[in-house]
Amino acid sequence: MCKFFIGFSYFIYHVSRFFLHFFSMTESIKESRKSVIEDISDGERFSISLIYDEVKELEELRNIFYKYVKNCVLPSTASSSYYDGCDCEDDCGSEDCGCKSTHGFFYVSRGLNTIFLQSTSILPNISIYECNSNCSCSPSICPNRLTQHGVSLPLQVFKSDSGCGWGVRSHMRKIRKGEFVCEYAGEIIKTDEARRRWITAKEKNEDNYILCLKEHVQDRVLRTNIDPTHIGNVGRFINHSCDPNLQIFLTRINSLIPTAALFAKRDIEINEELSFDYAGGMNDNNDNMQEINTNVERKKCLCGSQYCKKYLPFDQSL
Ligand SMILES: C[S@@+](CC[C@H](N)C(=O)[O-])C[C@H]1O[C@@H](n2cnc3c(N)ncnc32)[C@H](O)[C@@H]1O
Repeated sequence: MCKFFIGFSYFIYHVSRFFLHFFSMTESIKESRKSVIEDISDGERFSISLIYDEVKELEELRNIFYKYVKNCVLPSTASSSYYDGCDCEDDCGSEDCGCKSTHGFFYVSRGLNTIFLQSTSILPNISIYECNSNCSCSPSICPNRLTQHGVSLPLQVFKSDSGCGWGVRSHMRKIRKGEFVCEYAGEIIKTDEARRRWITAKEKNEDNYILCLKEHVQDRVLRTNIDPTHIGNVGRFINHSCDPNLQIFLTRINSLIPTAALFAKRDIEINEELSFDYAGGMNDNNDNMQEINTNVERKKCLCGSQYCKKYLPFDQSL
């Protein structure tokens, strides 16, 4: 990693793995042009580095983002083992696996089966179910457990050239189509609380991080609000694009409450900025995950894609 950055004439600093600790160390590295925090995550399998120009940028971030969590923070009432488990002794290799035969076969070669990436409006129809804590298979080798292990490759948080603030990229290796990248993890909150937080952020002219997921189940809409503003994972730094390279899928492991998992929609180059469609690939006119509210002053989209819809998606029920 050192060699890589020195090649680009950056000054590198190796600092603590601990996210909270790194902020207190930044005073000593003021002179550098570009500096790197090697790992801001709290124990992800792969380190999440952060590269920055000025200490001021870190201080601004510290004022908002308090705590890194690997997975969503669920309400205390959420059950920890809602689903029945399979009784596979061959680590879910066979078609008879209770989980896969009940819920579907989603993964191949430690990635998402790419047939699921062909649809652009996939969110309302598909939920991925992984093996859970009631299963008898081995968590470390079961191929039906992917997103539950957390970030699957070393990612880097950096200041994006697009003018969107922080962004995320894979700085060590390419990402292959179908590969799981990370969850969009944060606090799971009720809609009233999401509305209250959104209004407060708007009054203070702060960014909105709340992702509202809506699943249509017969005539009902199941809604999940994820807020990573203060407590979240690397997903909170990923920007929106109208022509994204990641796609969001709902996954369920132990709980009825889904998580939002981001998979590569196509092969992604080293250092290419990661992005997903905050509207989940749905048209703005549909009753979808993030909708238009013409009464709200909406934020201009800076994704720069030829398919840009000019404004960031917004959920009008907030
Ligand atoms: C989930 S955060 C992404 C990380 C954020 N850039 C940061 O600095 O922390 C979402 C916020 O980033 C900004 N953003 C993301 N994508 C954008 C885009 N395509 N155009 C303009 N702003 C964008 C908006 O301010 C949005 O509320």
